[in-house]
Amino acid sequence: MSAFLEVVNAHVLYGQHEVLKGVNLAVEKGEFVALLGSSGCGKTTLLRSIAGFNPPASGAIRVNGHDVTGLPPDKRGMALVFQSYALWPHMTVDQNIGYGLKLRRMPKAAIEARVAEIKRMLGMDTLGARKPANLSGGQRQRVALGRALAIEPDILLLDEPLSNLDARIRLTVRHEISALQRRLGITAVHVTHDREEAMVMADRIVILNNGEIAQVGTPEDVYNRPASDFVAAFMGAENLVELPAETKGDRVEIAAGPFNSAAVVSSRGRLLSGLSNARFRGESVELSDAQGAVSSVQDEGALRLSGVVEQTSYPGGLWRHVIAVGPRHMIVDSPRSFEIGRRVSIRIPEEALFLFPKQ
Ligand SMILES: Nc1ncnc2c1ncn2[C@@H]1O[C@H](COP(=O)(O)OP(=O)(O)OP(=O)(O)O)[C@@H](O)[C@H]1O
Repeated sequence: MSAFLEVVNAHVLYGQHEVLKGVNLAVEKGEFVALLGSSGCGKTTLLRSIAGFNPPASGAIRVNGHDVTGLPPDKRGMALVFQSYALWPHMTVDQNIGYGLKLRRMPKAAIEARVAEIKRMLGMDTLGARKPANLSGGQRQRVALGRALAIEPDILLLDEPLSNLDARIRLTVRHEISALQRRLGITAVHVTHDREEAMVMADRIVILNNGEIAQVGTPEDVYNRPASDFVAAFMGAENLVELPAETKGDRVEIAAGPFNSAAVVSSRGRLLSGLSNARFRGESVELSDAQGAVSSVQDEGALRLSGVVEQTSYPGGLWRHVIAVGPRHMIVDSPRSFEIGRRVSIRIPEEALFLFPKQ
């Protein structure tokens, strides 16, 4: 069975500049997919190509097996919700939500019934007569969502719809959108540069890098099994050391160095030979007082680094430390604080250690 929404080898150009370089993506019916990537990587361009605003120079967009590449946006059964709510300022909430239905010439009574249902769903029953200027940001975004849902789209496209909301409201609206999308069984594609937002909302995450897909997977996959050094760094494993590493069968051997212990860790299919990038998240390691030279320790299934505490802070929950490991700096969290100047050992268990060949 083919997927409900398919992007097939899409190349998109702005003038001479190729922004999408052959993107392939398959989304199942009812699935929530997040497009995640740093600024300028092509997320919005991909969403707009799916919507029909940026037709690909080559490649195709298919919905339910039908090629929609040549169809105008309003003939694709899709609705788009933007970052800026783009509500009609002179219309009431009711009129904004019903706008797409009026364009489709739905009878007045049917529009009223649908608008009432959508308002109930969004918890906005009492706000129908208000104009957008008299609503909060979260309420405006709900109206924009209501207007999109009113036309009962097969596919809901969301372009950073939460980024203008303040942090607390964003969390609430995030869960409301997910719950609604699941309840209605709508297929959704959501552009965001917020990692946590993608993780909590999406069934699968598509990580884009410079117009190409770097990895597609469940939140747990991309977080715990990043396919490349780029994905590991993007998913928060920003602490980086370079080490010589050799794959031997199903193990990787790391030789002792001036700032690291010798280690043998599971290879997990990685083929390494020579200088490699070793990455880890500061919250998934253990910090302790250094005992003796790091090169003398060997710990089964873990790598140890030795360093000196340069800064401490308390962002809440755990203590955060900046630790100099040779010429590099690591950021490491710990339930207790280690004073500045103290020599410490960072223990990185193999499941928290991401090794990739140095490019
Ligand atoms: N209309 C346009 N004309 C020319 N270049 C464009 C146009 N729109 C976008 N670009 C360029 O295409 C690239 C991808 O842009 P796009 O908006 O898809 O990125 P994005 O990943 O959504 O970024 P952001 O998170 O900053 O919105 C960028 O380099 C951008 O400068």
